[in-house]
Amino acid sequence: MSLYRLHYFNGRGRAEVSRLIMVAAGQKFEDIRYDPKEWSSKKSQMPLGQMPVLEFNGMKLPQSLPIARFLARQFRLAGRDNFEQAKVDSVVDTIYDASSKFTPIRWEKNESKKQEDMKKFFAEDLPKNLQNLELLGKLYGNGGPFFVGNHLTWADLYFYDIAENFLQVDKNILMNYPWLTHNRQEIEQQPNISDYLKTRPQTVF
Ligand SMILES: N[C@@H](CCC(=O)N[C@@H](CS)C(=O)NCC(=O)O)C(=O)O
Repeated sequence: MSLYRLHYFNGRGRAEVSRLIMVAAGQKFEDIRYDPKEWSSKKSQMPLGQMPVLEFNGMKLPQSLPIARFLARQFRLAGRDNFEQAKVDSVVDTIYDASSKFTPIRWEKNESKKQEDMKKFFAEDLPKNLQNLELLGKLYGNGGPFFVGNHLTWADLYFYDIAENFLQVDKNILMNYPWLTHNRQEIEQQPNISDYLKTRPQTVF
């Protein structure tokens, strides 16, 4: 049995950042993907009845961002000192601000409300958030393409993944953000990541 077992649905969703961290680190892991049909019988096996869950050394850890942060620390992708880690966390939380606003809109069942909220999100909330991220990248990136300290951290991987959700709706969304565009291009070329992106399962979320 693998030391790292990641339980989630068959989607990128809240698990993909952890997959990307392990891929970037070259760490083998068990990528366990549940069919929604079997979920009701598995739910009680997860500590909080939700996924993702990371099983590490036989112990189960819930909550997507603590899982990702733990993995990033394991593989030295969390920032090289205490202050770098804080910078990484501030980038991550800024990405999360946008992601947490977007998720309920994405899954809204009332189609006209969805359209209206989506329009507002893309016209007002997201541009502000992307400006903030562009600013943080320039502030902490030491003139390089990574968010913090001129080297890859999980903040880059998190942005790569979350931005994909926005790009699926509007492929030009990063057009006015050259730093963020360059950052994503750099991630696509990372060893291990570039192969993974070509071969990972294509999923609806
Ligand atoms: N705060 C949690 C939220 C987890 C969550 O909402 N998981 C959803 C999938 S994205 C889930 O397990 N849904 C099935 C259920 O609640 O029964 C995290 O970030 O991991």
